[in-house]
Amino acid sequence: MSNAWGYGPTNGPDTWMERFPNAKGLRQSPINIVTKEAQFDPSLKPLKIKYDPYNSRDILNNGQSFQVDFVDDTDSSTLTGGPICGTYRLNQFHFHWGASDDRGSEHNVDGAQFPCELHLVHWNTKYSSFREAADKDDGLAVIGVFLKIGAPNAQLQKVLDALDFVKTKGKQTTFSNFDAKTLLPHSLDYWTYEGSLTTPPLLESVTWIVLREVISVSSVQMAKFRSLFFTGEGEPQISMVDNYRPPQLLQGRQVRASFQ
Ligand SMILES: NS(=O)(=O)c1ccc2oc(=S)[nH]c2c1
Ligand SMILES: [Zn+2]
Repeated sequence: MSNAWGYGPTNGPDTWMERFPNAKGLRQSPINIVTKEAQFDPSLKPLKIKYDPYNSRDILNNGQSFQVDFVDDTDSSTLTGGPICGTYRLNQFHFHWGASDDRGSEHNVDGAQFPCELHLVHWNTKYSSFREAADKDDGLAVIGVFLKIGAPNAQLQKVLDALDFVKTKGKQTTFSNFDAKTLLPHSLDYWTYEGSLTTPPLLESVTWIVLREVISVSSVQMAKFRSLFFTGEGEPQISMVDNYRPPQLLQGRQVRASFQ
């Protein structure tokens, strides 16, 4: 049985460098965003996000998180503007969360963690696919959205209701006609920096776009995330919690802000 990477005591983030040398790279993610050191860049454009619900396809428990996959063979769900050049297509979104409401996000803001973080993953259409883009310096753009404990989130609930069908690793089910835009906050103000995938292979190919405004999630909804399992059907159950990588060294990188 291979000791596949994970988030447990023997295969968690501190062990990843053994098999994935990128872990020691100079543009690793996530990071702690020190807001006073994020410089306003007036040349940054507004984000232009166009998502077509028709592109949502299925929801999958991949053994580290769950993701909603999108059909990305046309430019109908795209990210343009912001810090990126060209057109990036939405490939999937997924989340990272904690075992309790005091932790779970990957990025921190002024040292503070949130209970959950949403990642909307896009790939640069100058390449032919996500797979080809994934190891290019300008290959990917990920929008990060923090979830903060508050009122129940009705749009998020549509995703959470599907989790009953993907409890264990490898389970997937159809998830159609979902508008990912309904998960975004009103303001698209953002911080941006050059980073990496936050899971192995930790490829340094991501332009990170972390939104300043949070979306709400209730404690009851957070418990629903924690009802999933890292393990497959018929295996001893390990709850899918604390599937986040802690902040990495900034290594001299500049974090820019789209707002003053
Ligand atoms: N957590 S994340 O940096 O958004 C992210 C996004 C896409 C990924 O594809 C592989 S493989 N690992 C990934 C991690
Ligand atoms: Zn992620």
